[in-house]
Amino acid sequence: MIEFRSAAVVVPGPEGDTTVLHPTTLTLTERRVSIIGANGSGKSTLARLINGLVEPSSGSVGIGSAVGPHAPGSGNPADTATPLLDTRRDGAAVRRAVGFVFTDPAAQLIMPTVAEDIALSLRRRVRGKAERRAAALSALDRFGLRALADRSVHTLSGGQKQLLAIASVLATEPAILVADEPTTLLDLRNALRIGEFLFGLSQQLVVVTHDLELAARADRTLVVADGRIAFDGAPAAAIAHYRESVALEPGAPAAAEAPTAPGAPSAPAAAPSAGRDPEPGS
Ligand SMILES: Nc1ncnc2c1ncn2[C@@H]1O[C@H](COP(=O)(O)OP(=O)(O)OP(=O)(O)O)[C@@H](O)[C@H]1O
Repeated sequence: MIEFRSAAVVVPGPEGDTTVLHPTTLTLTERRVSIIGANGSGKSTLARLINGLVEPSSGSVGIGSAVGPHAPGSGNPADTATPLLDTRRDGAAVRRAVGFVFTDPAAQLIMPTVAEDIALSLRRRVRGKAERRAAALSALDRFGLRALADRSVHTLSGGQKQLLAIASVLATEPAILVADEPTTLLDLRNALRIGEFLFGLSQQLVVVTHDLELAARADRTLVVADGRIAFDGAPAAAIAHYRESVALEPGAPAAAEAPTAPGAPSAPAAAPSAGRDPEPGS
């Protein structure tokens, strides 16, 4: 469960403050939520608020760290009493509860080999080196990546890198996974494969995407425009709203979605290893 309570993001600049996200109030309990909207509309900012990569300038963001039938928002009255984590106050716990997948997997693959990268994610849960390697290999098995265990991460294909990045994040067993344009840099086959994988997860998934077919698979879709939630509802209706808003723009040739160019500037720079800082000597 994710709760935005009048959360706003204002950034100071040389010419005064810019409101990147206007006060937003939302409760997200659906298992799969997609976020769509134009470049620069505020999607990444909204997504980054969920794991504390961006902190609200005012208001707050709360996270339920439990999953499944016992999660807050599950409808079970006994569970709604569980206090939510606050992204500002409970930063470390929020980063454990919310995994974040970036567009470019290279931004989060840190260690030289595939197995070492997964082992890095496991460092807090599995203390012994040998046990950690065994746990890493078993995690790789689950993702069909076992054969690549000792390969250099630099030799992996884009699809393999994204799968590994997701596997590394999921190895920590977060309650929520936020993925910011996870398929933008991938070819069709890999995009479909990663989409299939993400939407098959038991975790709550929040995915920011320009791929409207992927967005359509969610249970709920948010359309962001000019730093506000312009539409919130069923995916088909949300996509129709977004297409219409593009078609209504002066000079718009058609209501088609243009993919983001790989390497185009996107969200504000975040620590690439957010939440996965290697510990010296680990
Ligand atoms: N720290 C910041 N300082 C200044 N401007 C910022 C900052 N963070 C975001 N912005 C601006 O806020 C707007 C929204 O950015 P955001 O990355 O959330 O958009 P987005 O919808 O994810 O875009 P895209 O689809 O291109 O990735 C952009 O104009 C961006 O330049």
